[in-house]
Amino acid sequence: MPTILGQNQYGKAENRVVRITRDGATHHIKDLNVSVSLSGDMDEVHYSGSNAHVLPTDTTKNTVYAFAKEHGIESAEQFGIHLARHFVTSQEPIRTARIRIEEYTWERIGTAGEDEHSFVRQGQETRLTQITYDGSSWEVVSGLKDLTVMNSTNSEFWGYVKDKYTTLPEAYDRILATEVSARWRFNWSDDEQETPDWETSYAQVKKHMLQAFAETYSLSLQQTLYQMGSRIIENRDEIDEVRFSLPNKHHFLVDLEPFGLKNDNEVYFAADRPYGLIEATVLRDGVEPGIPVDLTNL
Ligand SMILES: O=c1[nH]c(=O)c2[nH]c(=O)[nH]c2[nH]1
Repeated sequence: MPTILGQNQYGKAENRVVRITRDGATHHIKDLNVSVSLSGDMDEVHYSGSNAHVLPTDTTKNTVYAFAKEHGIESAEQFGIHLARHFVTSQEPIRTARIRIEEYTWERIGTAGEDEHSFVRQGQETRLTQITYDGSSWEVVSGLKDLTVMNSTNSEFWGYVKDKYTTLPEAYDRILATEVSARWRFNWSDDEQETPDWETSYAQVKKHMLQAFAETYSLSLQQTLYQMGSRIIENRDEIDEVRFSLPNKHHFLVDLEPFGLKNDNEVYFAADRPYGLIEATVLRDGVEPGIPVDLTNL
């Protein structure tokens, strides 16, 4: 045969599941988008079309909904762990399961006494997690995307390399804005270790990340990124690695001289493209990196 099969995986992508938990009149919502990807002894279905090892993707979809009922959704991470363990331990040909979950957050509207079942979708960020299990070890990488932040001062950018193409004026008081995409890898990797409290961990990581963004007097977005990552690693023992992809959302001062007006760092043009794209990993010292360089691959 002149060809052989390379890496392959399959499953049902983007299963949208909403789970309501009723605590008397007070309701709780988990709203997830769950993608299942399975791999293992799947040569034959590709070579001959024999489906003898193939658990249908339709079944993987049904399992997501059945598990939402049977086990509930305590956290996206816990739910993903349940699913991954199930696929790998119940089907001999399936050796590895990768569960990716996006989570959408609903906040209580908060009208006193009347609001136990009324929610508004939180517009800030989308929570993410990816669980990978090969029957013996776990990898949990969680994160977020679309978290837009801005500092209206305490940002400078100067002292950079200048060649014959450089026109950028040095900035001693500029706007620093970005849309954070981040992934962090937990050091929980086997069933002997106690699992982190996933919900507390997320809230704390987000808090440290935002505080570091706000508190860093920035000489570059690169420096701010490093501060955001190291703040997380220093404060959260359960996390060994953080990777960021930070678009520099440029704000350019508008020239108001033609109108006889002085622009005293007040009026900006918010450009949407092109944008600087600053990406880096921050690691606990001595730890090997595991998060892919290109976050669109995760
Ligand atoms: O924070 C910044 N980092 C850069 O590398 C860069 N390059 C640039 O043109 N502006 C900025 N800002």
